[in-house]
Amino acid sequence: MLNAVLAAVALFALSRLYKLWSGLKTIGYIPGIRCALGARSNLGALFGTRLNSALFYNPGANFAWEVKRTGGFKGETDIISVVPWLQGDPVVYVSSMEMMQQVLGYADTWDKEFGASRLFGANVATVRKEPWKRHRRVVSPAFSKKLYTLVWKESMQTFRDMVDAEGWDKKQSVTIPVLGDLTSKFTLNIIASCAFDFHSPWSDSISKIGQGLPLGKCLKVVIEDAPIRLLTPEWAYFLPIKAIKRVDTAFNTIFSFMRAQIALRREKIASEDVTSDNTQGRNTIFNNIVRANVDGGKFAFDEEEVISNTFIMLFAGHETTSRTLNALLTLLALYEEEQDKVYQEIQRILPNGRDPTFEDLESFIQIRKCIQEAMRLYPPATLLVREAMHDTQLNVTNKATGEVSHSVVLKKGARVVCDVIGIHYNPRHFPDPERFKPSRWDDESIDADAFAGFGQGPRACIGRKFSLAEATCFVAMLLRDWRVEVDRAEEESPQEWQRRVMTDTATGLRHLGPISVRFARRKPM
Ligand code: HEM
Repeated sequence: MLNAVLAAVALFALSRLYKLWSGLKTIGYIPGIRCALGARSNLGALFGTRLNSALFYNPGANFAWEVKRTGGFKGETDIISVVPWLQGDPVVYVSSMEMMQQVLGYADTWDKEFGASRLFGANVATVRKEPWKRHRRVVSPAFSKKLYTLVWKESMQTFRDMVDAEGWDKKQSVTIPVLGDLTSKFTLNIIASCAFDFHSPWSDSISKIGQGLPLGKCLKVVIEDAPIRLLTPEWAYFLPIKAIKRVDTAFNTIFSFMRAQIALRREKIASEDVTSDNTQGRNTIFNNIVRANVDGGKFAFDEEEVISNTFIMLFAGHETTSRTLNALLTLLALYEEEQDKVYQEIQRILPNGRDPTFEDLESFIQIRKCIQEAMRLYPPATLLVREAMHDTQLNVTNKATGEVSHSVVLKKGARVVCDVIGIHYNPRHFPDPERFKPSRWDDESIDADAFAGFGQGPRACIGRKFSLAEATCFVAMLLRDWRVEVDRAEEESPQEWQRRVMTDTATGLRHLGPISVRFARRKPM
């Protein structure tokens, strides 16, 4: 018996040693962290740094944010590896523009690696190669000037509706207990109306749909609690465990909402009733997705692809913009002189307080710089992951000079994470990186191409202009009439407040936790 136990222990130890050795070989023996659970493994993400002890370091999914510069651990290069011996894949983190461009630029060598595709299925953001071209071909015609004009119009209407429904027009000052709740309700309303032709008033918003858990909350749960879903076996859903029940409810609510909308859209397509005033005619995002299933042909979507693409547009189209607005408005509240510059621009572009129009979008240069700087400091998408399609050479850059210091050979299947936080806080690209400094974008000597907020290369964000139009309109409308403020004791500097409050988790999508702000009317009523 004892011998059997010893043999089992020895076998286990050998198998773990083998896992570690083959992991190191896959990532070309790049130095870094050796740990039990990979940073991106489900268990590693679930336990996070709570597992850490003197003997044991579990990097957890948030570690790229916690250390700010993964490349800055030790050594002279902007690269480290995380190789687990118990669970998870070996992963390489790069935090220089030069290495990111090698990885994101070449779809033949590096293709998308998207753990979440196991949860959400095949969609334009998750598939590779030829299927990706098919998905992109279906959805991209909707991303046109017509759509962005509609985004602006809907943003204006929703903003006015929000002011009315919240009774702000009768108030001198408004306290927003959780800014993220307000912005995600706003951005969900916009994606629903512009992409899906689903209009809902502010007082009875789409975010409230659903029994038990409202849709807005469900969309957060499915992302933040994804590891729970991935780790839970079918039978466990019958157990009275709150976290599991919540994830299950969230998935069921979203999927039944989407199925109902898809069925309705099919009926509309069958009767060709898709040209109401509020749509862009046949060419809406949702219409294109469902039509690809109804019409069939070379670019056909199967049932699952329809659902999966509907989900990705609903999710990617709102949570990211909401997180950008949260960071931006909070930073403007903290750095009052930057908010003043934005207000001066608004006064200049909107004389006599007129409403902004879509034609004004390109003129709001100060707002654009502030959005970009907020996204640099708090990028909503923090990890851009790619997988080597064959054995591949990566040129490693020197941390101080950016020159190639040496090359490593990564094996087919190796995963590289472009660590957006590491790149955005790399002082070689952005001097004084911790500082909120929108004017840095005027400086031609900075590496503007190191900005990866919307990704780069062939898989860059398709919704960039959508979200810029929406965020610019929101900020122009809000700051024209209101001043944003946060409670900060005098003895605490804006930087200290920022470090204390504007920090939370970054498990792939960054979020800032609950931040309370106040809107103070600029001119007395
Ligand atoms: C501030 C807002 C947004 C941010 C920060 C953002 C960020 C990103 C990033 C970083 C990527 C590239 C991911 C990668 O390379 O692995 C991406 C891709 C994508 N985004 Fe966005 N996004 C935003 C808004 C939107 C909106 C409004 C939509 C849709 C209406 C959208 C839809 C997509 C889609 C479909 C992809 C996949 C593109 C492809 O693989 O071909 N995004 N986004």
